[in-house]
Amino acid sequence: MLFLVRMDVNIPSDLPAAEAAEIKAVEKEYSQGLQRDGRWPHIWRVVGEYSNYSIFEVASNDELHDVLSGLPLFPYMDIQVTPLAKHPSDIN
Ligand SMILES: O=C(O)CC1=CCC(=O)O1
Repeated sequence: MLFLVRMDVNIPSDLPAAEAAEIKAVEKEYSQGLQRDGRWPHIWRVVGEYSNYSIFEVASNDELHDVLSGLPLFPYMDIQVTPLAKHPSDIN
């Protein structure tokens, strides 16, 4: 199952910089593990925003929920999920 996911990151300004940097480092590792295993095939920065658009390929809604709620930045994110279906005009 394919999903388009938008993540908007809002790190509180009173979070100590070292703690924020550590969370971002762990987030990067977590994300790259999922990219390597094929479940997170695309991640794109939204120009001018601390946001990304990502494509996830997972087996179920529950798996996507587990993946997203496991993000180290999850407590500081607003997340929008759009399930994707094949377009009838797609030639692939
Ligand atoms: O920087 C972001 O958009 C948040 C994020 C998701 C995965 C990652 O490495 O950073």
